[in-house]
Amino acid sequence: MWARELAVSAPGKVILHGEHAVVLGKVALAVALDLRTFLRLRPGAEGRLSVCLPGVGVRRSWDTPGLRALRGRIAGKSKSPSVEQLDALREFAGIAAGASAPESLATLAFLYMCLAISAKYGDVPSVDIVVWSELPTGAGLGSSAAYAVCLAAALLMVCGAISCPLQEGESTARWTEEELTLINSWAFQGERVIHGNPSGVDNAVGTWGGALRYQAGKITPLKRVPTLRILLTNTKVPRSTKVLVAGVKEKILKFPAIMNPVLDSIDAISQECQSVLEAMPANPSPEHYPVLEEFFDINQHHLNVLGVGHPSLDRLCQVTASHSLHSKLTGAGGGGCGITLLPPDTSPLAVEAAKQDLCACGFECWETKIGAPGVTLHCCSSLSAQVLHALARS
Ligand SMILES: Nc1ncnc2c1ncn2[C@@H]1O[C@H](COP(=O)(O)OP(=O)(O)O)[C@@H](O)[C@H]1O
Ligand SMILES: C[C@@](O)(CCOP(=O)(O)O)CC(=O)O
Ligand SMILES: [Mg+2]
Repeated sequence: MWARELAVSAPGKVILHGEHAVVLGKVALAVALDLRTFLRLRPGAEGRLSVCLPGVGVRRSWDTPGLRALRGRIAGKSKSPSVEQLDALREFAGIAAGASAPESLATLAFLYMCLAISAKYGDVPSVDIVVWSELPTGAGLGSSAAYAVCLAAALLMVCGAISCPLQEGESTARWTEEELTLINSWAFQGERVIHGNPSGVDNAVGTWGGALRYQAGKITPLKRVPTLRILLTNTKVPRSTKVLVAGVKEKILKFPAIMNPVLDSIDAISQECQSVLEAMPANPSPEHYPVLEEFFDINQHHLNVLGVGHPSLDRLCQVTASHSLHSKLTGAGGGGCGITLLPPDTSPLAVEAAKQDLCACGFECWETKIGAPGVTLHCCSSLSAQVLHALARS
């Protein structure tokens, strides 16, 4: 029986280059963001599992004998969610077939991870789980992966598959490399429920943090990443990663000879960008930037060719270009967020003017720090008042 009250957090991410192409085995460069998802874990009433997800309006509770029986019915050998298993979970949770609303996908991912992890490592736990996030949902910043990483870490810990590394008196702790590898592999299964066909880059960043190169499951931390100033803009146009990834697949199947060279070119941009970043000094001077800016421009055109652009993102690029700044979409596109590079010689006035023009379009924008730590275990009392308040209200 789980007896401690703890919290787990995981960061969102920004993909610098390689979104979509990475699903097809190309290279992506991604960095962890200083916006996180927090999961609070508490002992629950005996025989009940409860989950509260304020970001998507979910509050559900099940009795554990019922979940145990369901788990027995859908037991499978493979770690990946099958169509039959997901259909059975939908029926159990009263989710219509084909429902892709945020609350449906979040509930389905929760149930799948809970039953699959407990089937392999322990019993269905009697716990209370609340997940709250600083990240906008469905905006390209990897909220789905941060959610899946937090769930994987908490459920694996409750079931005894990984340790609880937080000693009495400590405020934060991290897991070993081996444990992080297990967390990442289960978070990937959660992403599968939400995305359909994820590449795994988002959950890798959520798990390890920092800055990394990702290709076909291979995760390589970047050797040296200079301090990059990045402006993040949320167009607030909603979109679903699952739908956009499926659209790209369709286009490639329809026009392989036209689309494959685009994917190869995106791959080359990621690789060139990695070389440039690793050769830059820690505090780069303005002359290092023109090439990074050109990579942004070229990749933004490529992403439009793949069909994941949006008029709101065109607008974002035009507005920043009018201030001599270069932008591209980040994540799945189709709306959501864009990133703008801020070279060190950009005047504060120019940044302020660009922000004002972006806000006048109805967008939200903020400067961000990149390279945040990966999944972390916290003593609840060490969380900020804002996070504690958000978790307590739920
Ligand atoms: N804080 C959260 N609580 C519950 N579910 C979440 C949360 N954040 C994200 N999700 C799930 O992830 C989905 C969004 O994932 P996705 O379309 O991949 O966008 P992104 O990962 O870019 O934010 C939501 O529909 C929801 O199911
Ligand atoms: C489009 C893609 O490359 C990134 C999706 O990121 P997000 O869910 O939009 O944050 C898909 C993937 O890598 O699984
Ligand atoms: Mg996602």
